[in-house]
Amino acid sequence: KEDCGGADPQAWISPSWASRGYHVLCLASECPSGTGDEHCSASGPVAKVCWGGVQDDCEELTGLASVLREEGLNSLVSLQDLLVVQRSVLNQERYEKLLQARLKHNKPPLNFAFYAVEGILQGDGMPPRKLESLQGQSGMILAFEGGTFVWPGIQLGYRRNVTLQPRNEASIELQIETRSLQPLVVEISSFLDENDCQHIIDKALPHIRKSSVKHMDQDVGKPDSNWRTSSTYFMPSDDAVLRRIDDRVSALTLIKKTHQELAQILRYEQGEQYVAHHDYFDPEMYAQNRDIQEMIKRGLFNRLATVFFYLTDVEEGGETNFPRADGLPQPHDFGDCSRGISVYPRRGRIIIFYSQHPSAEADEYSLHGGCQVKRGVKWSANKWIWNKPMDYIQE
Ligand SMILES: O=C(O)CCC(=O)C(=O)O
Ligand SMILES: [Fe+2]
Repeated sequence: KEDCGGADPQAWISPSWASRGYHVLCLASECPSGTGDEHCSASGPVAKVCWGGVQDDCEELTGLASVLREEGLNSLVSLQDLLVVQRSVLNQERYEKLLQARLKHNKPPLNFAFYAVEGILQGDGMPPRKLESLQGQSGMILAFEGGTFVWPGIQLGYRRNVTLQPRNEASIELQIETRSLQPLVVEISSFLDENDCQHIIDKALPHIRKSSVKHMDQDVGKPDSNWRTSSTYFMPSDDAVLRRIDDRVSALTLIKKTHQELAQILRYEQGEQYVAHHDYFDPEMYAQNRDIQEMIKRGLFNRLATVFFYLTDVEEGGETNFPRADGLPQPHDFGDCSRGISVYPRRGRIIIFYSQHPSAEADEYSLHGGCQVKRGVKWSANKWIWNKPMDYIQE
């Protein structure tokens, strides 16, 4: 396979897994010279697109000339329109509502997010860079229908080395390993150090109280312990360590800090658990809940990813289980941890799992739970990330 402007196709194009709403473009810097290729000069340089980011669905993308005539964000709007004409979007209703909202507020009608892959050889390197314009751009470009970056899973066990550059911190190198494609779950074996983990625990300890759950309409009035027996503290990011972790999470997910909720610190003592659930809010399940409807704007916005921190090792149990991983059916017993995949707690480890596809459609396979702690105590934390700014954390 040829490379694309120095980018390694194997790091961005899957051999077999098509993602919903993620596409990979390869844009030549200019028309092939010498041959007087008429087709090329009329339509601009040659580009290829791999729909769904999968190897066996690639084709030439024509009509780029008009795109390249536009400037700034408009060039990205034209590219978006070109893609949408060729393959319609998956999340049509949201897409159109957002376009209308943007036009109404005099904002450019850009829903897709585009990222340039730069200098990634053998899959290593800096994370992709968000594009503000297509001008002078060539090489590999990633397109996300839902407007938010997602680390492509590629295939089970795929390992990607990246160098992050968090704000106010030296760069850090880490490895992102794909644990599941459906839902997309990636693991970073060492993200927080001993001191970070202990700092969070010490700070949360005086405040921690029995966890609550946000009840679906059908469950209003039932005790929280039906689902969840852990203890919780939503911790403000009010010191340098916590702000550094927020910045690091933002550098890792390529999603702004303003889109994060406060870290929710969790303690499970022996015998405690949180049965399988989704982290996103299904608008239909919370139809009567005005606060949630206000947050999700009737389905336009939602929690799109969870960064989950393991702050301690656990002697036995306490794993996070995804019972539907790799397309398994809906379980009957939401406390059953024997199916799908499990990630075991280890101090400093984190996982990112995506509750939405890159199209911003909810992924029902993201069902997961915190399995019963059989021996020891599990400290962990959720960092929920939205596809819109929230009011919790400032830039
Ligand atoms: O404890 C775990 O492993 C998962 C917890 C969880 O899913 C949650 O708090 O939303
Ligand atoms: Fe959860």
